[in-house]
Amino acid sequence: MYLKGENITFGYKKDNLILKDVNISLGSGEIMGLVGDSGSGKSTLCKILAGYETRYKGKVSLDGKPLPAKGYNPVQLIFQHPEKAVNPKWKMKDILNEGHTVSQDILDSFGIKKSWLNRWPNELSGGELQRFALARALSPKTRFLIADEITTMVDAITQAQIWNVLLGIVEELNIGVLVVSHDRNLINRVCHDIIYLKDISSA
Ligand SMILES: Nc1ncnc2c1ncn2[C@@H]1O[C@H](COP(=O)(O)OP(=O)(O)OP(=O)(O)O)[C@@H](O)[C@H]1O
Repeated sequence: MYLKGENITFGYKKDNLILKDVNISLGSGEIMGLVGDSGSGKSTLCKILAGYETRYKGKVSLDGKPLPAKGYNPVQLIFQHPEKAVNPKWKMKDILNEGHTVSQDILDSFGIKKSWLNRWPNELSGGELQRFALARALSPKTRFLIADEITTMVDAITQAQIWNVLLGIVEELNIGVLVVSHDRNLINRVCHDIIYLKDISSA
């Protein structure tokens, strides 16, 4: 299965393009790094590929078909700030199991403690909350994961732990991953391939 972006062209304002004719193809089980200067449009491309931003020109497809308009999104996007992706009025157990019941194995792998399930999102650290976001996104229905600076808020040891767990699960489920990070060590360590996004705003 392939997630493709073809000739993606986009600007938040008409006369100021951020992305121009960007092509990207990500296969199942592939781990691809997306790097580029700050402001070059990496997060914007992530949002387009996951269907969050739809005002672009070009084509996004999953095995040749558009992303499903309703129901579960097989292209899951995880951001740098997990607190923005959760409902602050829901307890963690409800947030976690909203789409499907997350397996105990996945909870254990990410080191999610039972006592955390009864907490509110603001009672967890950024790193703890991010484990929930990942556990929730790794549903059996997920085909691609877009990881936009997902471990920027944690220390190096925690970063390594989270990535080890994540890579194990995506390999098992044959999920393709797009990894956005300014940390070149991380990119070099985990990615099979790297694509570079050129900043066109100064061109
Ligand atoms: N919602 C928005 N409205 C208007 N402009 C935006 C919006 N989001 C981002 N931008 C602008 O679009 C450009 C690309 O932003 P984007 O966040 O995609 O870059 P990035 O490569 O992910 O940057 P960084 O590495 O700093 O996170 C930037 O100039 C940014 O200011």
